Amino acid sequence: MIGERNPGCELDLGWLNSVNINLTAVNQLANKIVSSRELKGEYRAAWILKAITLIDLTTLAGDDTNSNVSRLCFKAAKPVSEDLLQTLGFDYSEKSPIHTAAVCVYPSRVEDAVKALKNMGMLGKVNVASVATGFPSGQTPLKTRLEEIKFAVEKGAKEIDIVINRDLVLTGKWEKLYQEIQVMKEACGSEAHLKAILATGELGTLDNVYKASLVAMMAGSDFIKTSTGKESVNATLPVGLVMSRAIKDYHEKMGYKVGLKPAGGVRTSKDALEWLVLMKETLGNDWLTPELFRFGASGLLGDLESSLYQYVTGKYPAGYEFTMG
Ligand SMILES: O=C[C@H](O)COP(=O)(O)O
Repeated sequence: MIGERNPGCELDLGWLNSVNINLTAVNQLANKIVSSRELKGEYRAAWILKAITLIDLTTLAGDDTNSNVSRLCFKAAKPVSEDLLQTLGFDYSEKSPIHTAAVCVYPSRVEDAVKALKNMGMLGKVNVASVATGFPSGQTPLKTRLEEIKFAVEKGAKEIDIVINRDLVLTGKWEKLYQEIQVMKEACGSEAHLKAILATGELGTLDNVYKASLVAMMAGSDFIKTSTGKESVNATLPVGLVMSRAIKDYHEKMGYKVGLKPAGGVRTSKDALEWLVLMKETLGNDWLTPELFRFGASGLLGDLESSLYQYVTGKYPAGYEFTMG
């Protein structure tokens, strides 16, 4: 773990009110940053392997069952086919770094994921993350949202992805938002890390994205996360740039490093590499580790594996080859 966990700080409304973000400038800068590096050959393959180790491999579907969650865990433990991995100079020995950072499931499926990873001897190497607090809308009473967190922690989740109450952002009720996230952090207990999903596609402006990022960090979030994957607009690079800037400002002022998790719609190797370039250029190499960066993704791994296959064989894989099933 890099440094101390973020304990949060007092709500600083003066800091929030000093914010004024220029949308055009953010869009231009995000484009400029991601086009500043072209990753090719061996270097690209290494970044793709890195991207795999940063995934919270996710299933958040109404028809999730023990069996698809167990398959997800197996894929998290061994994300690349063994022969492909060996050609790249790695294997699945005990100390192998090649596995995803976590699996991410609904609270009711935490027990299944814990059991499956335990059976493979991978629990702890691959964490179990659970969404909570009325995911994806957050529109349930606070009492129920807190109970959900406690339930997921009791079942063995070590990471809790809460959703914020968007109403509190859209109506400028920053104190209430701060208080809600603080009590959610308390409900996580001392071990489970809290990731605050801002649902940026529903926050209206980039000023609100920056302010909500700051409030979430002031309330003690370990990570801030873009989206649930269920909004009509999910993880975008301009939003990622604004959130990275908030993380940088918070680190400079308070001395604590908070992680970033883009989630929702991150599907291709190109998407993943653009995010990694953005992180390297804005926050630096410390944020290219699972302690401070995650991809929340249900459909990214197949494309990363397919890119590795192309790198090794020079051929495109058949469509059915790298699917989750
Ligand atoms: O938290 C993760 C997201 O729900 C995943 O979204 P996705 O299905 O678009 O990859």
